[in-house]
Amino acid sequence: MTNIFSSRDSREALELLSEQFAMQVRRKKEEPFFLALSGGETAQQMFRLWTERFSGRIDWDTIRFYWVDERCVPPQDSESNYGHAHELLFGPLNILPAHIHRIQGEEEPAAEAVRYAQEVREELPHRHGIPRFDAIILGAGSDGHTASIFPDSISLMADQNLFAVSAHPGSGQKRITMTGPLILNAAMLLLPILGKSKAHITPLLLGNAPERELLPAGYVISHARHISIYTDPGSHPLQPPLPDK
Ligand SMILES: O=C1O[C@H](COP(=O)(O)O)[C@@H](O)[C@H](O)[C@H]1O
Repeated sequence: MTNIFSSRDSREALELLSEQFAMQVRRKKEEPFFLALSGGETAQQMFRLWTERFSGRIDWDTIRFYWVDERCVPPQDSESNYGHAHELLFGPLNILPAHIHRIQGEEEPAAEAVRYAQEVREELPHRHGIPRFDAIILGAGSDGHTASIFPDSISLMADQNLFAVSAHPGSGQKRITMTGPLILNAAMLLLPILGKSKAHITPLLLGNAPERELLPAGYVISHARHISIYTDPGSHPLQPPLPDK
């Protein structure tokens, strides 16, 4: 099932996503709660919102933090997905270092993809023989990528290794990314698609044309058992205007 939530702006969209995520954390009876985070601008906006508005509304101690993808750079690099989360979320919320399971972007990429896959395999419960995250918060790039699976590496959607190495098609920067089977096995998939830079891709991602399967974010939407998608007027301008509050 695909749920599409259209909000008045990106903040409202991320608030709704965060409320639904918080409810899922509360609902889980047995601890811990396994969460995988994305990087990029949307994730950074969400981290700011979480520290401003959700510090007391989520039991952060129950959450174990993992990543959907990482750029192959050291953690202090301004491109590091972990680095952004550390600065904007873990520091302000005093998250215990033992609860943070980062991808080590400074290590040799192929070896690190294997090591991280092993860590995830050992730490998480399994369903259908694959580790199962309680929630994965994805992102979508303006080229239709999700995690660090780009249109030219769409075969990673069917890769049986839990994590693999990819490269950004423009810069060639190496990435370590979660692959399709692990993404699609999550109990909850949340996908914010926000901002004008996504306006051209959103109709394709949300439509039923077979070409959407060629875009990694479209592939996930097509194959997910259940996914919640959050848009704003920038990314989804075809929506009728919402009434005033
Ligand atoms: O490179 C990345 O981009 C996507 C989308 O990021 P955004 O800046 O458009 O929000 C993100 O989901 C991914 O984790 C990140 O590494």
